[in-house]
Amino acid sequence: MITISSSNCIGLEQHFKVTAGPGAGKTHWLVNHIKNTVKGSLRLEKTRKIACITYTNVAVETIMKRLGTSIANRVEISTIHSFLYKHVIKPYLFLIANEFNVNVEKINGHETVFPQRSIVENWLENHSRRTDLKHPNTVRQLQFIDDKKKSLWVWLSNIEYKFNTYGHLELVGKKDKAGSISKVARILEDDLLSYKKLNWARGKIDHDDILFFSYVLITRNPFILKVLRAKFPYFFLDEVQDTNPIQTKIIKLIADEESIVGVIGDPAQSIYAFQGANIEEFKKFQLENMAEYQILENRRSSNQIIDLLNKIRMDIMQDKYKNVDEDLPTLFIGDTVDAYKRIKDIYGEDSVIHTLSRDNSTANAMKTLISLDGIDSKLLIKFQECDSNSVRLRIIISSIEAVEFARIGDYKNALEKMRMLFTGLSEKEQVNKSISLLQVLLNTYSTYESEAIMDFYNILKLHNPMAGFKAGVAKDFYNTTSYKHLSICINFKEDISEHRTIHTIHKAKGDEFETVLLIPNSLDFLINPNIENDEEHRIYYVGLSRAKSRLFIAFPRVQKKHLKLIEEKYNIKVEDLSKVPKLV
Ligand SMILES: Nc1ncnc2c1ncn2[C@@H]1O[C@H](COP(=O)(O)OP(=O)(O)OP(=O)(O)O)[C@@H](O)[C@H]1O
Repeated sequence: MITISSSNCIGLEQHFKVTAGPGAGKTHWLVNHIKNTVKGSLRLEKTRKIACITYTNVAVETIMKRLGTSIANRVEISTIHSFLYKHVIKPYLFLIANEFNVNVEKINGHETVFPQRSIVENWLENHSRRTDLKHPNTVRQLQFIDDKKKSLWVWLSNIEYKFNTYGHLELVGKKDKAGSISKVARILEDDLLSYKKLNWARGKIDHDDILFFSYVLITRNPFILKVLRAKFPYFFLDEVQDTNPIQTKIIKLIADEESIVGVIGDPAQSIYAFQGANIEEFKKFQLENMAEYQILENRRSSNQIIDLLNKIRMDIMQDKYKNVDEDLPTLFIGDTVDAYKRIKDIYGEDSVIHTLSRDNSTANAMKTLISLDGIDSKLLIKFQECDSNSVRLRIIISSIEAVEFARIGDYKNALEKMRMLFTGLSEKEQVNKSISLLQVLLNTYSTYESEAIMDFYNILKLHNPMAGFKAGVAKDFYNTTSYKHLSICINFKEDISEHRTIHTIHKAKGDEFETVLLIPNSLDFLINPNIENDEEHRIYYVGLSRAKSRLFIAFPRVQKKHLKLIEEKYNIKVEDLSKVPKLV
C-alpha cells in the first residue's frame, strides 16, 4: 500500500484502488485524476471517453460541476444504473427479451416497481408450487386476509438478486420482511422469476433488474464487453464501499482487458447494506497488477474532531492536515431541542447548526424544533394499517408530502407528488390543478398544522372528492392524530434543509458543515466502537466526520458507568442540560 496525498498524481495505465477516510480529499483527488487522464492519455478520442461511475445523481452533478465544462464532454459521469441502462440494456436487451418475457417496446427507464393487485393475483394463481399453498396460506387467503396481503406485498417489494454457491444469480426474499407470511415465504420464493416476468411483460423494470439483465447480457455475449472497452478505455468508480456484488462482477469483467479500472472508497463509510451494499466487496476488491494507495490526511476537520474520529476507528490514523484547534466536541445529555438552543446560546442566534439524525422523524421534528418526547416514528405505518381505503390514503399521504416538500423549497418534487392526485387529466391540466391546490394548502397551513388530520382531509375534500367515513379505526385515527405528528414521519426526497438524516447528507457528495449536532439513537458507537462489524456505528462515524469546526452530540440519558467510560476514552466535554440554567 502506497501512501499519497490528495494532490498527488499517479500513473494512468494501471488499475488502482484508493482507500481513504473522511475528508481525505477523495472527490478532490478523483476530479484531478480525471483531468490528468484527459490531459495525458493517448487513448482518448472524441468517441472514446472516461466512464466515471458514482453512487447518486447528486454526486454526478457535484463531480460534473467540479470538472468544469471544458472537459466534461470527455467524461461520461453517471450512476451505475444509468450507465448500464444506456450502454447495455437499451441496445441489447432484445437479445434476451423472449426468454425473460420482457416487453422491450414498453420499457421507459427504470423505477421502483410496487406490487399490483392483478399481477400478484396472476402470479399466485399460476405459481409453480400452488398446490403447496394450503390453509391458512391459500392463494385466496394470501390475497384477501389483510394482514397476509400486506406482508406479502412488503415481502415482494424487497426481493433481491443474490449469487448462490454455484455462482449463479437467483432471486431471494428477505426473511425479516416476511411478517405473517414467513411460513410460506420459502415456497413462494421458488417461483419469484414468474413474478418478475409478469412485471417485465408490462415494461416495468427496477434498479436491481438493470444489474441482473446487464450481468446476464455481458456474460453471455462477450462482444458487449468489447464494445464497452472500446468506448471507455478508463472506468473510475467512486464511493465503491457502497457497491453491490453484481456491480463488482461486471467491473471485474470489464477490467480483464484493455480498459483501466480505478476504484475509490472508504470501508468505514459503507452504510447502504439495506440496498445490497457489502463492505467486504471493497475490502476484497482486487485486479491483476492493481496498485493500491491510501490517503491518510483529513483536510476537513479540526484537530479535536480528528482526535475523536481516530479513537472510534481503528484501521487508519488520520493526519491533521489543517492543524487547526477548535473547541472540544461536546456531548449534551438531555432533550435535543434544548441542545440545539444551547449551541445557539453559546455561539449566537445567527450561527448555523446542521443537525444530522439517524431517523427521518427526528430530522423532520428538528425542522420545526418539536421536542422528540411523545413522537411516534411509526405513525405513518399505523396510518396505512388503519385506513383500508387505499385511494383516500394515497391522496392524503401524497398531499402531506407535497406540502412539506414545498415548505422546504423543493417545489419540483412537491408538484410531482401533487400531480399524483390528477393522473387521469392531460399534462397541462395536471400541472395547473397541482399548482392551485398546492397554493391553497400552503396558504391555509396554519389552520390545520396543529389540528387533527381530519381537518386536513376536510380542506382537501373540497378540491378533490374522497370517500367519507363510517365509525371505526380509520375515522378514529383521522380524529385523534395531528397533522404535525403524521407529517413528521414523511420521507423527504431531496432534503436541502439544515436538518437532515445521515443517509441524506451522505448522498450529497462532499457535504461538510462548520457546526454539526449529531442526534443518534444510541451511544454504543462511543461506548463500544466497532466500525468494522457494525453498520450503525459506521453511520454515526459518517455523521461525526461531516463537521469541520464544531461537533456536538445530543442524547437524552446515559448510564453513569457509560459516561465514565466515554469521559475516560475521549477528549470530549460533557454537559448535562438539566443542570444548565435556562436563559430567560
Ligand atoms: N488537494 C487539495 N487541495 C485543497 N483542498 C482539498 C484538497 N483535497 C481536499 N480538499 C478539501 O478538503 C475537503 C474534503 O475533501 P473531499 O470532500 O474531497 O473529501 P472526501 O475524501 O471525498 O470526503 P468524504 O469521504 O468524507 O465525503 C474539501 O473541503 C476539499 O475541498
